[in-house]
Amino acid sequence: MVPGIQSDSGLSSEQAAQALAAQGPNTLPDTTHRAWWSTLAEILREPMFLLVLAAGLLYLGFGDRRDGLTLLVFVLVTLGMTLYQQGRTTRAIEALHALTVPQARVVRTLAWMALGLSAVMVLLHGLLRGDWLQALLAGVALAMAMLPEEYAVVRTVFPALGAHRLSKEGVLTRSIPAIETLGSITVLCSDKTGTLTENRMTVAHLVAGPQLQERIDLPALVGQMRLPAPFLPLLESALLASVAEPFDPMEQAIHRLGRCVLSGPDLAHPGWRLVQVYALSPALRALSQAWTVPGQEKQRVVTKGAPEAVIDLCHLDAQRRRQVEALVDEMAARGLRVLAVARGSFSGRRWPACAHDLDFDFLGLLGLSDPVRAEVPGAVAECRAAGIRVIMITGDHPVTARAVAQAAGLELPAGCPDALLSGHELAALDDEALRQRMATVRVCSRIAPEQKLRIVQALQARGEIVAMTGDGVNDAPALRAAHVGVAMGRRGTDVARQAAALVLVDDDFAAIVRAIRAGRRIFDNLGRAMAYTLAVHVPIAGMALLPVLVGWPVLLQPMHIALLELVINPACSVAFENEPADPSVMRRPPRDVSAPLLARGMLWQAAWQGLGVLAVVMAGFAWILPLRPESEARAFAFAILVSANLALILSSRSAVDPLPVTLRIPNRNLWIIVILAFVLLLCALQQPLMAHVMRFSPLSVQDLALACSLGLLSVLWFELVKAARACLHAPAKALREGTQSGKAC
Ligand SMILES: Nc1ncnc2c1ncn2[C@@H]1O[C@H](COP(=O)(O)OP(=O)(O)OP(=O)(O)O)[C@@H](O)[C@H]1O
Ligand SMILES: [Cu+]
Repeated sequence: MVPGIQSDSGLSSEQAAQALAAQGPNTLPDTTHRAWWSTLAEILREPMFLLVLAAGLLYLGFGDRRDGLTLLVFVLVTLGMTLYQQGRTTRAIEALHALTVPQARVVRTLAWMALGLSAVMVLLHGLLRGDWLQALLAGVALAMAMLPEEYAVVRTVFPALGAHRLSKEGVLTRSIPAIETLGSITVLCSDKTGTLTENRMTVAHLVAGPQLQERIDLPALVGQMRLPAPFLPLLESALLASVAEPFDPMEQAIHRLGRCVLSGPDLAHPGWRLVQVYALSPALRALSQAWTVPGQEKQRVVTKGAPEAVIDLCHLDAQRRRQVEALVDEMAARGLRVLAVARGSFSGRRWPACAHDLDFDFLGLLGLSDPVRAEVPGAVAECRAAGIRVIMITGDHPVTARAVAQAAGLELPAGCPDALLSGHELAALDDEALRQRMATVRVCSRIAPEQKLRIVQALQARGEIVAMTGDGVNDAPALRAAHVGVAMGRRGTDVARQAAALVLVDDDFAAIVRAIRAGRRIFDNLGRAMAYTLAVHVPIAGMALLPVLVGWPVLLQPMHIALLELVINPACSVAFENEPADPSVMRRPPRDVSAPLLARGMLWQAAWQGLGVLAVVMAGFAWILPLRPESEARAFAFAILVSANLALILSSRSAVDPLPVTLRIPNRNLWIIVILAFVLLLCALQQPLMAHVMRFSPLSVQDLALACSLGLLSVLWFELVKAARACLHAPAKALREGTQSGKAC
């Protein structure tokens, strides 16, 4: 802490900037760097990897050498793919210097069940048929077919790559899981100055004179200009009540105006010496400074600050107070931030502890304008459509706050006092009363940073999912308490940045909204990937299990499943990851955080789709088995599965929109995967050498065409269901139009 700064009053931004300059940034060490061998060690423990390896060794030891070698090749390919995928994710995370990284745990929602079932299968198969090698291989195949390893992959990959993408859009992620939480945000609390506004202050209006009768609107400053005499003492005192090299944009604006209007000794005050400073505090929002003046016995004292604070310091009588308040309200209603200025003198020996005990004469008012950022009204409207309440939190005057909120497009129904809450009012409410009050609040004014924590807690007690912005040291507790704390990259102190999950490079409100959109998109894509994974594993598991139960020849062996995984894995982590945001993504209400990733409806839909494929594959196999040699029948069933899998990838892109709609959504990665997958699987079926290794016999063109059509049909019937549903009760339409947000006042 910088000497002389009391911790209870907190640090102003310039004090924090001084502290930062003096002590250096307080950044934490980079803990995310991971060596490649630790990645490798992790992969080597993956159940799926171990299973393929086990199958390969089984073949090598007891069965066909060639089968064993084939599987070991798969082991290497899988290893390479996983290393590539991990590298992509790790690079993304390292580039972010993120502190919290998602932890992928294999769902133990399921791994044990797969292993248990497989063990039963080995016993059954071995006891019924006596061939224990085949029994073991069938067991391994079933375990591979049922392992939800894609789950772990997508949970790590999607948020990490999403965060990486956001970093290019001006949002740095320090806690990657927060990206997901953002998608569920119901309330977004934003600072006014610098986040909703540009933080480019200019002095736009002055009020001065003994009766405060002199008023002037100032144009944008260009070069030297003249100011009528009554305003000069006001400006001079405002300058003397600012720091010499200001950090605060208000003080910078005062300095700029001073340089345009004053010159010589009026501006430079040669020989004057700063002897006392009374810092700004939430209890008294005014900055007072005292100077010794050459050749004068008395010291000059000056103050500038919130009008009510300066009124207080000047001990104005009731009539005069009302006059000032009316002027302030009038200026504030124009969205101006109003500062009052006063001056006095002091000749005592010891400085009083508090500026109250000095004598001040009221000089006048300064109105500062700070334009709302151009992107803000659009971003606020986007939040409204997305069912997110935006709350403005500011240290500024209630009337200014209200005017700026209106300019920013916040919903402030006329004659709705419940939408406004002042720091004074807040201090008088107990936690329960505040919780109730927060139901309707949209603008919080004259808030001390410490009060932000209570606001967050009251909203959370209402069950809201809260994002909160902040920049100062005193904002840190609120940033930490919020579900998603958002710190400012430019204005922010390091303390605030360390307490936050996200950092906005340009302090820009619209960037938060982009991040929310990204969070929702990630959730949608997780849902798509999970639906696809589930749907495709149903027929694979069924094909590994059913033939054994019914006494047919084995249909899928470990190597077939390893081959399929070569397609399924990148389909999830590359194709679905890259799926663009749904147009409705910011037109529907926030996702319920307690809801499962895959909604029950979608879960059943995926399961039905998978069962549909399984039914067609098994029917096809049963039909062709008596007509063709076993290896051709297996190839026929596999070809059905391959084309069904491709159709599933396309169909899983949307739970509601039918294929003609989704085919128009661009996603280059997806098409690359689909085409590569098709070529790979076609080679495995028809290229004689590969087919031989995979225990297939190449199919006749007619058979191949029939199998592919069956595969496509096994999924595409579902597209008719989607289309019919969209026509009948139009849930998709309702979803796309979103719900009306915002509770009435
Ligand atoms: N440097 C200063 N000199 C004098 N008064 C100040 C100064 N900074 C702030 N104030 C007064 O204190 C009030 C609250 O300031 P505070 O810093 O709490 O708000 P802020 O954080 O700048 O605004 P916002 O909350 O909108 O970001 C201001 O409206 C102003 O009246
Ligand atoms: Cu899988």
